Formats: sequence, C-alpha cells, structure tokens
Amino acid sequence: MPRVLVSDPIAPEGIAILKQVADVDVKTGLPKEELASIIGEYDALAVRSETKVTAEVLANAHKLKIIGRAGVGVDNIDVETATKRGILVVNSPEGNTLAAAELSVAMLLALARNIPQADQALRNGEWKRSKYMGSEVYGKSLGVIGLGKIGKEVVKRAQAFGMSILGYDPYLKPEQAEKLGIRLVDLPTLYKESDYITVHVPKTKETSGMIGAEQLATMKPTVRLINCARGGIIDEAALAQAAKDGKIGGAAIDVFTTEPAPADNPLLGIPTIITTPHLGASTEEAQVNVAIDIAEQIADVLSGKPARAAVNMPSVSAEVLARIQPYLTLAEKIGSLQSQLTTSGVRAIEVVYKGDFGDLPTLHITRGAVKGVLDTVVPESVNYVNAPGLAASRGINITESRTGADESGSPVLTVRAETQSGWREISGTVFGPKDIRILTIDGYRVDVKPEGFLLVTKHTDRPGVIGKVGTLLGDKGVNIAGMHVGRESEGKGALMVLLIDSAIPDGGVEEILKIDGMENARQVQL
Ligand SMILES: NC(=O)C1=CN([C@@H]2O[C@H](COP(=O)(O)OP(=O)(O)OC[C@H]3O[C@@H](n4cnc5c(N)ncnc54)[C@H](O)[C@@H]3O)[C@@H](O)[C@H]2O)C=CC1
Ligand SMILES: O=C(O)C(=O)COP(=O)(O)O
Repeated sequence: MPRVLVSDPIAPEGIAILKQVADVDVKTGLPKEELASIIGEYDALAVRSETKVTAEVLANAHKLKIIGRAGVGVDNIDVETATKRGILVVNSPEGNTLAAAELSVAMLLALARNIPQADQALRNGEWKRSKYMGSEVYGKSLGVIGLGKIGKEVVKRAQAFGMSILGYDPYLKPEQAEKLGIRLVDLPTLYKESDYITVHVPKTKETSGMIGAEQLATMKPTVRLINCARGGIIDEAALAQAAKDGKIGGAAIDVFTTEPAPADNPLLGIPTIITTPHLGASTEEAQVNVAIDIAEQIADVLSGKPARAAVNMPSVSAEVLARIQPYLTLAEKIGSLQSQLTTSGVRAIEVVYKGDFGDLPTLHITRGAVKGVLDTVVPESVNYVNAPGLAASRGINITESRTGADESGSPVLTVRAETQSGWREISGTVFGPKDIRILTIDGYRVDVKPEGFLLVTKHTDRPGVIGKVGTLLGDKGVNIAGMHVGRESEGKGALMVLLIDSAIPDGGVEEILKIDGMENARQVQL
C-alpha cells in the first residue's frame, strides 16, 4: 500500500477516501525539521495552508509523487522545486470559492456597520448607538482586484446589494466584464474612485505589496479595504499606518504575511481594522468539498490515473485521458526508440501530428515523447511533470506541429529527433486502445508493436544478410518472434526490425555488426 501523510487538518470525508487506497498518517502541526525528516517515507502529502512545503522538505521527498492542497492558494508549496523533482501538485480550485466569497461579503457588511466593534463594546457594557453609526453599501462603488472565481462571486453578491462594480484583472476580456456588469478600469482609477476595495488575486511576485503607502494615498479617505486573499497583498505596515492616521475608513483582514499572525502584527488592535484568523475557507461545506477533491486526485494519481486539477501540469479529464492514453504510450515508445537508436544524444525534438487528432490535448502527448527520449539518458527520474523542464535544462528544444491527413486517413504521430548526425524520424499510429504500431523508421516502412526487445539493423538489401543474423541469434539461444523489413528498392539500403524474446547476450550485437553488408545494428528495449 502506498503511504499518505496528511499534515494539516482536512475533513474526515477526504481521509476516508485516502484510506481506501493507502496507509494514511495524520500528523498535523509538525515542526519543519520533523516534516523534512519523515517525508521520505511517503508517496503523497495532503496539506492546507499551514504546512510549508519548502525546497528543504522536498529535498528529502524521494518517493513523493503528489502533493494535494485542500484549497486554492499554493503559495505555501515550492511548486517550482516540486516540478523539477517530478512531483505533481494538485489543488481544489472550486471547492471553497463560495466560502471565501461569502466571508468577503460578510467583511464588507461588517465594515459598513461596525459590527465587530459594536459587539465588543456591548460585551464591555457600553450601549453606544451613535458611535457605531454605519453607512449603506447600496449605491456605493466596490473595486474588485482579481476577477477569477472568488472575485466574480463577490461581484454577484455586491450587485444584489445595489453596489456598482469597478474591476481590474489583466486577464479578463472586456466582453466578459460587460456580461458581468463590471466597469473595467485601470488600477489608479479603481483606487481613486472606489468606496470599498477587495482583493482576490493569488499571491505572486507581482501582487505582493501591490497596495502600499503610495497607492493608499490616492484612495478616498473613507475607503474600506478587504483582504481575504493572501497576507501582504496589501502591505501590512502601510495599511496599519494609514488606518492609524485616519487616511482610510477601515479594513477587514483575513490573511496575514506570517500565520498564525504574531501578537506584534501591525494590523492587530487598530479600532478601524477588523480581523479574522484565515477563515475564508473554513465552512463545513467547503472543507468537505476540498478534502474530497484532493483525496480523489491523490487516489487517482497513486493508481496511475491523471489528476483533474494539476497546478504544475495541464489537466485532463478522465474521459480525455482514456482517449489520449494510447497516443501517450506511442509517443513515449517512439521517444525511447529515438534515444536508444542514437549514440550522440538528442539536441531537439519535434513532434508532428498528421491527420485528425480532434480535440485531443497534444501538449500531453508531446510530454510523453519528451519523457520517452529522456527516460534512458538522464539520471533523474523522468515523468510527465518534469520532462519539459529537464529537456529545457539540457538545452533540448521542443516543438510541436500539425499537418494535414496522411493518405491512409488515420492520425499519424511522428517524433523527429536531432542528433549530431542529423534528424531521425520515427512515426506510428494507434489502430485501437491496445493496438499501437510503429509505421516508419527513417522513411523505411515497418509495422512493429513497440514492446519488449528489438534488434534494429540497417544493411544492404542482398541475399544472405538477414539469414546470417538469424543464424547468429539462433546460435546464441535468442528466439525471433517477428520480423519486419523495409527497403528503398532491391539491392539498395534496407532496415530490419527483429522482435526477439530475450536480450542478445553481451558481444552479440558487435558480431552482427561484422556481418558483410551490415551498416548498423542496435538492440533496444521498449
Ligand atoms: N482566505 C481564504 O481562506 C482563501 C483565500 N483564497 C485566495 O484567493 C485567491 C483567489 O482565488 P480564486 O478566485 O479561486 O482564484 P482564480 O485563479 O480563479 O482567480 C484569480 C484571478 O486573479 C487574476 N490576477 C492574477 N494576477 C493579477 C494581477 N496582478 N492583477 C489583477 N488580477 C490578477 C487572475 O486573472 C484571476 O482572474 C487564491 O489564490 C487564494 O490565495 C482562496 C480561497 C480561500
Ligand atoms: O484555499 C485557499 O487558498 C485558502 O487560503 C484556504 O486556506 P486553508 O485551507 O483554510 O488553510
């Protein structure tokens, strides 16, 4: 049984799914040194935002295949290092969308009506109605930065309150904004004109500190800011200062640069700033959703199936994967054949899709070809996640192209590989889910199932050459299971692929090379 470590609290519904396929250890609140020391024993890791999956932790993650983030933001995971190490990172992109949107709206209303402050005062025995006079959100403007899943849900709810929406998201098209009833503006306009501003962007280099003292200074003195996205998107020190100086109306903060927020966090204790301890995703519904979502993906990946929400690899549905699987296998086998037939190393890979591949995501198939090429030549373990990165780090250029249909009508996959001696071209096709064939090698027609041991020779097409190869293999106890010969024309060059039942003993290929008329001979294993 594979082993799964659950290092943050996730809902029991998710753990139950994991237990069906793995030995599950739930160990929350581990110090980072302890996590780093035990991670090597596990095939999968399930986290929320508390566990920091750093490069140091990943350095020991020798067996780890997948990290499941029961939530959206993966800024607590070193995705780049995970990718390099071939570890798939998956999340739950939609499981907590409504929870986070609802908390943001709750913050909006709490700010408008001073609910937390009034509640606190009343608990302290103070009945202060005029001090906690609020304002309606109706008719006010809400600036939304980041109009992804959560941002859009916030917009809908704010519109229901009668707010007008200013939006900023460089990836949102004007026609989408129009459909949502949002006025798309640039950031300076959003800062200047909004009564409320809420951020719903991921934490990236670009968004960290995107709202600082300079931006706060351009806002209305009554503006109220909401951050239920990530700590530090609004600079904490600058926000605290602006609130203390009365330069903003207030702020509602769910997330902090360091979590748990230490007692000296500048945002704590300011009367106009209300805070919650990262509760955006903390609803019963969201926690069940995200736990099931990642547990199912971990279970799938551990049993060799694809993940539906991979962060460091394009995702495919199970239905699409079933359709691309034979092409993926074909691409990988051709890639492997390419690298086993060359002695000088591959410099560039071109994958050509000839004919109708329909809506199949060829990007995946290309990854298969690259994995196949690298598998036998690089010391690292190669998979679909790290194959493109490993190729890039070795200066191997990868391209993909599509051309019209072959005369046969079936889609043909060709993997071209450039080596010191030029380009080699190998193509194949899929006749059925389990019927995969190599059709041409360097222009010679063959019809080979890419499985097991093969001997590939190039020789002059004349009587006796093939016979001598057969005799030699027979003498060495190697049984020939099948044979395919392609030739230019009688008496010219020929290419032979022999399917053999066992490996040729040491020295055997060298003896074959000495046969008169033999140009080249290589044994490969697919
Ligand atoms: N407080 C909490 O518990 C929770 C917080 N979150 C945070 O909310 C963030 C957003 O979540 P979703 O809406 O699900 O993600 P999403 O990926 O659907 O939306 C993010 C949006 O931000 C936009 N964006 C990216 N860079 C931008 C930039 N520089 N300026 C403006 N827009 C930019 C993207 O185009 C995208 O539309 C997550 O990354 C996570 O950090 C998510 C769930 C719960
Ligand atoms: O999903 C997200 O991005 C969140 O911020 C939720 O974090 P959590 O799982 O509650 O620690």
